[in-house]
Amino acid sequence: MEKPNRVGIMGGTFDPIHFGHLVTAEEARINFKLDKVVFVPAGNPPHKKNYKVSDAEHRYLMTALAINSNPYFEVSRIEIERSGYTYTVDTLRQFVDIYGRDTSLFFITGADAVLDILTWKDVKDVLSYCNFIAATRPGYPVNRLKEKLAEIKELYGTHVYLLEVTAMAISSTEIRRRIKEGISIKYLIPENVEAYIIKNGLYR
Ligand SMILES: Nc1ncnc2c1ncn2[C@@H]1O[C@H](COP(=O)(O)OP(=O)(O)OP(=O)(O)O)[C@@H](O)[C@H]1O
Ligand SMILES: O=C(O)c1ccc[n+]([C@@H]2O[C@H](COP(=O)([O-])O)[C@@H](O)[C@H]2O)c1
Repeated sequence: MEKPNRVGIMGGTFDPIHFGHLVTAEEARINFKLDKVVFVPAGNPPHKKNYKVSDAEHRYLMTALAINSNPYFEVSRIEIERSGYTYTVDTLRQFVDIYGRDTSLFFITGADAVLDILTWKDVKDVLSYCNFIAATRPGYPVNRLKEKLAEIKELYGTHVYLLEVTAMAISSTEIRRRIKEGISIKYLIPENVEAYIIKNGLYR
């Protein structure tokens, strides 16, 4: 198969994956002319210490179910098969090995994650391996974000692209809370993911 020119990488805990993630990836794909978007469920995320993250296989399978109907989406086991804490820098290194330097990589994140990026492991390498797309919602206060992006540009010379995504005030935290409290999650996540959650008794 021909090597793709532009590959999006959507990293996340995906506990569970929801329409906010999917819409963001699709809009990034279209706006940045990406050949495909690879979803990378985090293995053992070092930064999510305030709650017990669900088993990686559940999160992987839910992601696989969610992307099934989109021919431009893939899911990768790259992080869930790595032992120890999973850092983005190691993931990007593996992607550069797989695709080579001729393929442009675009890491897609929410704007909130970008605000923390300077605290990521080996941030200098992270920013040298790929471009960044930071998704905001309409009405998002971009002033602080723009200051941070200017700081990143000055320190590392990396430009972070902004992408305003159709309003999607959905979060995995909210989905987990609703399930725990017996409130409907219909139309917030794909139906097949909802069925998987019910079948496996997750988040109760
Ligand atoms: N509704 C949304 N719209 C756009 N991007 C989102 C949305 N929710 C999360 N993201 C982004 O998707 C990526 C993966 O997010 P993650 O799996 O942590 O989901 P989350 O909903 O933020 O989870 P949690 O509520 O558990 O923190 C992050 O870069 C995050 O900023
Ligand atoms: O590598 C790091 O130090 C690092 C620190 C925080 C977050 N990340 C990555 O950022 C992505 C979004 O994180 P999250 O917490 O919103 O799921 C996900 O792919 C994480 O692995 C990476």
